[in-house]
Amino acid sequence: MAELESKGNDVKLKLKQYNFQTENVPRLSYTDPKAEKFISNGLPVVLTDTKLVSSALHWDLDYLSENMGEGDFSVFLSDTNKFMYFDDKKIENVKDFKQPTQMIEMKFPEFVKTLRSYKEGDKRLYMQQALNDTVGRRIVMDFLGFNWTWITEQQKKNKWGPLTSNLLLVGMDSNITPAHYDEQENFFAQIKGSKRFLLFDPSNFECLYPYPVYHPHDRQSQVDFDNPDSLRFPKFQDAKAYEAIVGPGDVLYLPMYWWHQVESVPGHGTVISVNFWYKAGPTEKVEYPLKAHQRVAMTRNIEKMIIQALNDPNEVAPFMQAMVLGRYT
Ligand SMILES: CC[C@@H](CC(=O)C(=O)O)C(=O)O
Ligand SMILES: [Zn+2]
Repeated sequence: MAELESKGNDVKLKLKQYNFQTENVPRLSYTDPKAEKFISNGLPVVLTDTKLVSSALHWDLDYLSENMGEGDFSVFLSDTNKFMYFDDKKIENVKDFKQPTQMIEMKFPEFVKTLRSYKEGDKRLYMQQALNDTVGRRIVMDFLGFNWTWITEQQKKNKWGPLTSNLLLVGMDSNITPAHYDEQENFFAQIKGSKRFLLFDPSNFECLYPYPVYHPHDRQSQVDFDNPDSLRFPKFQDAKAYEAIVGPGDVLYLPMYWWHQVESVPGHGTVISVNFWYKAGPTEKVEYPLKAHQRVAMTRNIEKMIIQALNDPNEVAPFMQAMVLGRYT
């Protein structure tokens, strides 16, 4: 991380510039009481010294090749540097849906060989695979060496639900995961290379125009950050961004429902991360006014109800327009 900071502004030059203002996400020691406050208030913070994944900081392509075992790993291929998530179970809802990426299963050594033989014009690669019990013994040892004491304490203190998965991410520098939100709490641990996060609090829902819930790109923003359509998405210019650059050893607390675009910082070669996704805890007492993320959850439930009741995704828009236009506008 220091390397990035000591370069001052020229890091910004390497990073894409967008037409919205950004404010930095605080970087704090996990021992700082303010850090715990950010987490308990559901606000993003970069923790610099948790040692959460110190036992994995030696991971590189050769080590993983030798130790990830015989399992198949999900590798996404893209004609561009963007890797937008899609839910293949929802493809049938959208006529002529164009898949932005293809997913193939690869053994780890094959993935490394393909990565190393990449040349301009080839499809770019991004491995995104939940760690499972097919990995080799040394990876298991590294995994057991994560700072489970600290993270489990955070899970309990914040009354989160269970850990659902640890996604291993191994990608090429300059890969971008476009803006989306997830419905889980996330401690995102950076292992090799650096990633820039553009974060937006859940109240930016109306500035980021997520796809309909029935769409394969549910939870993803419709706005192309590189070429925003101001006619279709006029409020995008009002989006309020926070920025965090995480390097090896840094852990970003990424609160549930917070929008994030993730850019692997160019010039650092392969970028390796592991995230820790936790289910949300039970909502104790509903307090008014509702929080932004509760409104998003409510919007999703209403959309799901309408989709189910109409039983035809094509009827949803006219139904909702008839309900609102001229009556609530
Ligand atoms: C899923 C890929 C993404 C991370 C992310 O979106 C998350 O952990 O929620 C990234 O690092 O490119
Ligand atoms: Zn995400």
